[in-house]
Amino acid sequence: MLKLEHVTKTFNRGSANEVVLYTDLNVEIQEGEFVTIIGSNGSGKSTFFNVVSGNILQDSGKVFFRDKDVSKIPEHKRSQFIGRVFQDPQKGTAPSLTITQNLAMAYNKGKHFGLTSGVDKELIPLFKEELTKMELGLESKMDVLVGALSGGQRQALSLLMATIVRPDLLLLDEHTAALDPKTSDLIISLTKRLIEEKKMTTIMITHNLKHAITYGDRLLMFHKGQIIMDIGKEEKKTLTVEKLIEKFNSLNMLDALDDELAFSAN
Ligand SMILES: Nc1ncnc2c1ncn2[C@@H]1O[C@H](COP(=O)(O)OP(=O)(O)OP(=O)(O)O)[C@@H](O)[C@H]1O
Repeated sequence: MLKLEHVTKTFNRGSANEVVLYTDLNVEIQEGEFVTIIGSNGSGKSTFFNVVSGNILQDSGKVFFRDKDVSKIPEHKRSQFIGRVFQDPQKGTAPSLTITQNLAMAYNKGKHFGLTSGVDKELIPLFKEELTKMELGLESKMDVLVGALSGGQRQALSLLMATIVRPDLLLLDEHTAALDPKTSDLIISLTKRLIEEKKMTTIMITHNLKHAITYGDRLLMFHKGQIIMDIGKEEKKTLTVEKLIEKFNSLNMLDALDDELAFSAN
């Protein structure tokens, strides 16, 4: 459903800050897959999402979505079929609007009245039902300003906003990294439930090796702008943190695991 073909990207070309990131990135994600991505800092994970979502344009190469070349389609148009949740809980939600208003905005995404805070009353039961399913008690806070919520509650809301209209592709960019371990586990199980319920093709970047191994049915590892490991469904079923580290070791790639990733395995 998603294919990147011969993608190249260099930042700040010709300057002292030049970063040659991708020289030939190729990847294909199948309909219905739940792919987890790990990789050291600066290995090109978020840029991958930026290229897929149209937030930045590749220098050359192509992006296909369901066999359609979307390489030149702008981000706001791609957001009609791609949902994205960021690491920062502040990023996905509007703090000065209520939960209901935030959900209405997400529900109306792309429609010309999408940026107003007026709420169609008929939508309220749907929002209430979706919030209740999250089991965080947010259904009793629908008129509370989002700025008053905790980071975990905001991230749960971001997740719901990204999926309230089922996206064809869901991109999760370290969406649990800014949360404490308990809240992070809660958001990740919520994520799993939503993905299964809505049967969404999903790609999740994580610095948490355990999450990367436990969730999803395929694991990609980025290193220096390349995908150096692609572990499929069958192998992933029996994968453990120890086996993964052993694999790195045998490939002489332990340096691809930065401190933060290695730490998350403990
Ligand atoms: N807009 C940009 N302008 C200049 N350089 C950029 C830009 N976006 C990314 N880069 C550079 O490209 C490299 C890859 O960045 P990217 O954010 O994709 O890495 P990452 O794997 O997501 O890292 P992290 O785990 O730290 O988030 C880094 O060296 C980064 O500084």
